[in-house]
Amino acid sequence: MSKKAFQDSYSAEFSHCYGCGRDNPHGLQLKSYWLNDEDKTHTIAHFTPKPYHTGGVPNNAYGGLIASLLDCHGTASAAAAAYETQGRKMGSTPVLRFVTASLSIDFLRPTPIGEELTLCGKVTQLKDRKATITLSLSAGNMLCATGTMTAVRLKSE
Ligand SMILES: CCCCCCCCCCCCCC(=O)SCCNC(=O)CCNC(=O)[C@H](O)C(C)(C)COP(=O)(O)OP(=O)(O)OC[C@H]1O[C@@H](n2cnc3c(N)ncnc32)[C@H](O)[C@@H]1OP(=O)(O)O
Repeated sequence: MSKKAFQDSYSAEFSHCYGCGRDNPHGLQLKSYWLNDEDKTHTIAHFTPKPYHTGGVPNNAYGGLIASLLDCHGTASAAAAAYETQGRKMGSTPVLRFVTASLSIDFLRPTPIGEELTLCGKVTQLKDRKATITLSLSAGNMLCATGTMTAVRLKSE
């Protein structure tokens, strides 16, 4: 995908996140995007788990990996929605950066390793510093996990 990912507009100080930091060579380097440039309400990301992401059962991904992916996709979606609401280019200052305050996940079925996973997000509420995001993770047409996140925008100081 040649579009710029949300995480690629994070400033250098925020570019080392284990889940999505572009400058963390040991991390997952997740990249999140708008699903559709005409309708900026839904977000999407892809990730293919490697064999070492196993939770112990061969060919099934570790739950912590799933949580990490949803975590980073959710906070990135919140930041993108906040910039969009303000009509500003993502990454412009003052920065609008969100952290996870709470994340609830339902693991619906085992998540396969070696297949491309699709993460979807939707910011259902954005009020003051608080965002609510619904999340899902699928392998093909198989829904493997859903989540709900509360993300809070860091204070400017
Ligand atoms: C580690 C930081 C790195 C930063 C890099 C960012 C880029 C990285 C990108 C990748 C990142 C990857 C992701 C990661 O891994 S981020 C890392 C994991 N997350 C954290 O480390 C966050 C730790 N927690 C905090 O810093 C504070 O508690 C925060 C900032 C979250 C709130 O403390 P603060 O004092 O600032 O806020 P407030 O008390 O004025 O509340 C404000 C509003 O929020 C509501 N609320 C608060 N908590 C909860 C809750 N648990 N459930 C539901 N709602 C909650 C509260 O009711 C209020 O709403 P309202 O009453 O106004 O309606």
